[in-house]
Amino acid sequence: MKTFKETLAEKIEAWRPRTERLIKEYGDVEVDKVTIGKILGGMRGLKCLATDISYLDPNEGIRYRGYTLQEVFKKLPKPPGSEMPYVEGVFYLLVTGEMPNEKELEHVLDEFSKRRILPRYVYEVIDSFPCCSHPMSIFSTAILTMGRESFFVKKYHAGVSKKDYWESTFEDALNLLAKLPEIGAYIYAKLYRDGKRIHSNPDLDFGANFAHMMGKEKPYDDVSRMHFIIHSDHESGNVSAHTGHLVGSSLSDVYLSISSMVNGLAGPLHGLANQEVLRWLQQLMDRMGGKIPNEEEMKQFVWDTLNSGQVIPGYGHAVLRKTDPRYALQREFSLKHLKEDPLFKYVDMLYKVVPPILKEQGKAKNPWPNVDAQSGIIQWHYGITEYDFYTVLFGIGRAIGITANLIWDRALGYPLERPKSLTTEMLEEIAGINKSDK
Ligand SMILES: CC(=O)SCCNC(=O)CCNC(=O)[C@H](O)C(C)(C)COP(=O)(O)OP(=O)(O)OC[C@H]1O[C@@H](n2cnc3c(N)ncnc32)[C@H](O)[C@@H]1OP(=O)(O)O
Ligand SMILES: O=C([O-])CC(=O)C(=O)O
Repeated sequence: MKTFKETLAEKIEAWRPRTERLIKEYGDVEVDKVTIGKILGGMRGLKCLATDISYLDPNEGIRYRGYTLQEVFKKLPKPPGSEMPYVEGVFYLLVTGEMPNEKELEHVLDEFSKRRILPRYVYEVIDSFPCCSHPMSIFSTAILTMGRESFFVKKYHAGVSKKDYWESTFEDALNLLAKLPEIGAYIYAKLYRDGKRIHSNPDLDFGANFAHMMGKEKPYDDVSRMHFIIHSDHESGNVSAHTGHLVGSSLSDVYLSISSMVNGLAGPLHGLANQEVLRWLQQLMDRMGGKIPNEEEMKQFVWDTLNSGQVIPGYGHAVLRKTDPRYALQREFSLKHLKEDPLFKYVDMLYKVVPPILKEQGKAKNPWPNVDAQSGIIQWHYGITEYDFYTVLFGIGRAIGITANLIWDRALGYPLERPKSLTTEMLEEIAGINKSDK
């Protein structure tokens, strides 16, 4: 049987000529138009990145290596008696483009398990954070601190050929990913459980080990697997993926790149929206004194939020134009496992009332819920009520897709990313605005 790395090496060799040919023979073919609207509008929709790890269709949602999420959950191997697949399996899929068979999976499980031990100084760095630090700041720093472990940096200093950069990036990726559950669980223990840490269990898979270290019973192992898998990738243009790619493009190592992407994920318009959903719902619960609001009360709450100039967290999207399939998947899970949870009833009612209100308001291009509208209440249901922590969970998942991208960035020799900027005056000139019009 070929190892994970040998399988990848073959794929890379076969893929490289495709990219090289596109650059050499078709480098001048136009793909998109850069307009002033796109430049000043956050480059929304501008087709200017390439990745084969995943693709986001505005109506259908994300596909990992061509598979819809439904297919990913159906086809990836699952631990015996579990509803959700192995997280390690999705990494194999994202990196190689293939579903692992039993032997390949066993090998990947072993690769993760043997790399999971966290250097002592990471605990010390986490311990040294001042109180009230946001878990995402701690998470980002813990990852950054481990830069000294980078195998890529050692190889780079040794003068390894560009063509081989992907190999040490692959090692760094596995080394980091295998440690993220422990970093996350230790941050949780430090902030919310008086530092009472539960040691990792090498016999458990990624999701089950995380649940174990969080002190949670079944089905939290499946909740973790589902969470990490659905958050792992969302093509290249979202803030976290793009940040990871950009930072990596200067040949910064995996630790620097992933720490940076975590900082982008920590903004309320991106990953932090899952925490904002809970914070926002808490305000409603306080207002209602614990009683479930009726539809009219919920509508009023949504309008009050909009009228005060805020966004409805968990709704809208820069690309999607339908309900996010990640939302749908979690809704399906919630209907099965936590239908009677009062918070689920809030979220369920929001699904009915928010889209028509956003349509009536007429601003948001997408009135439908995204992944963040549903993920936090599942965590809440299983006793993780410290919602500041939720984006760390997102970050653990997202690192899986971004490291897969970083490996392929190195394999295909993607260059330093460096677009060109213009001044407002130059844009006015291009637009044909005369000085006297200004
Ligand atoms: C994992 C993720 O990152 S998923 C996204 C998580 N973020 C959220 O859920 C936060 C709430 N949603 C939003 O703020 C936005 O929908 C974003 C940031 C996700 C996408 O932003 P854009 O692509 O600019 O959205 P869009 O083109 O529809 O925005 C047009 C207008 O509608 C507004 N709008 C978009 N979504 C919402 C919303 N949920 N509530 C209220 N207004 C909204 C925008 O703020 C913008 O207003 P403006 O013209 O006054 O600036
Ligand atoms: O695609 C986006 O812009 C945001 C998003 O849903 C993600 O990154 O998961």
